Order: sequence, then C-alpha cells, then structure tokens
Amino acid sequence: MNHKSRPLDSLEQTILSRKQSPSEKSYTTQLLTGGIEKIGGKIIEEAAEVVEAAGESGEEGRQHTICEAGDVLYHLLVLMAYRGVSLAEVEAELARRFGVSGLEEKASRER
Ligand SMILES: N=c1c2ncn([C@@H]3O[C@H](COP(=O)(O)OP(=O)(O)OP(=O)(O)O)[C@@H](O)[C@H]3O)c2ncn1[C@@H]1O[C@H](COP(=O)(O)O)[C@@H](O)[C@H]1O
Repeated sequence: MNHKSRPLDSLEQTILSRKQSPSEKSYTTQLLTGGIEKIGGKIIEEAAEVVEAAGESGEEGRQHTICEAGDVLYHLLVLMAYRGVSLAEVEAELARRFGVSGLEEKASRER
C-alpha cells in the first residue's frame, strides 16, 4: 500500500508487524511490552500535550498541535493493536454514527 495515500493504514501495519515480530530496537515493541499501563500512560501524557499545544498562539502553536496530534494518534494505534482492535473497526463505528447528532445520541443514552 502507498504510505502517502493512507498513512494511518501503513502505521497500523507497522505496529502489527512489531507485535508479531518484536524488535529490541523498536519503541513500539517497548510500548507493547509495557502493556496497558505503559501505553495508556503515554496516551494520557500526549493528550495533555496536544491540548497544551492547541492553546499556543500563532502558526508555531498550530504546527506544534500537528506534532502532538501525531503522537496521540500513534500511541492510540498502539493501544488498539495491543487490544486487537483494528482501525477499520473504529472507522466502521464512526461511520455508524454519521448523521446522528452527538447531543441526540447522548440524550438517547440518558433516557
Ligand atoms: N509514528 C511514530 C511515532 N510517533 C511518536 N513516536 C515516539 O513517541 C515518543 C513520544 O514520546 P515523548 O515525546 O514523550 O518522547 P520520550 O520522552 O522519548 O518518551 P518516553 O521516554 O517518555 O517513553 C517518542 O519516542 C517518539 O519517537 C513514534 N514512534 C514510532 N512511530 C512510527 O512507528 C514506526 C516504528 O517505530 P519503531 O517501533 O520504534 O521501530 C516508525 O517508523 C514510525 O512510523
């Protein structure tokens, strides 16, 4: 697959290959070895960093937000791979929500 057209798919494949064939020199392998505690800790840390970056002003803050959002997405994909959840399954869940207002969905849960 062309990594330029679907980078998230390529990244998912790379992470899955690390899961199948762990490598000593791989950060992904380190995360997977650390399990939910290690991966989850990084997601929480990166989530705080992207929120902080989004509050920074100007183009520099915007670029910083792009970098931190990339970190969040990468670590989330590692957590998903750890739990055996595919990107396609999450995309299907998002597709299922198309056309359903977030507020309506919340209200239906509270009924
Ligand atoms: N996209 C990423 C990616 N984004 C972020 N990171 C790493 O995520 C970490 C971000 O955390 P921090 O900024 O807190 O850095 P840190 O202080 O070094 O991290 P800690 O010591 O706190 O764990 C850094 O080490 C980044 O290198 C990533 N590491 C890997 N990838 C992709 O995964 C592929 C495989 O990587 P390896 O598994 O390492 O071979 C790479 O080729 C990339 O495509």
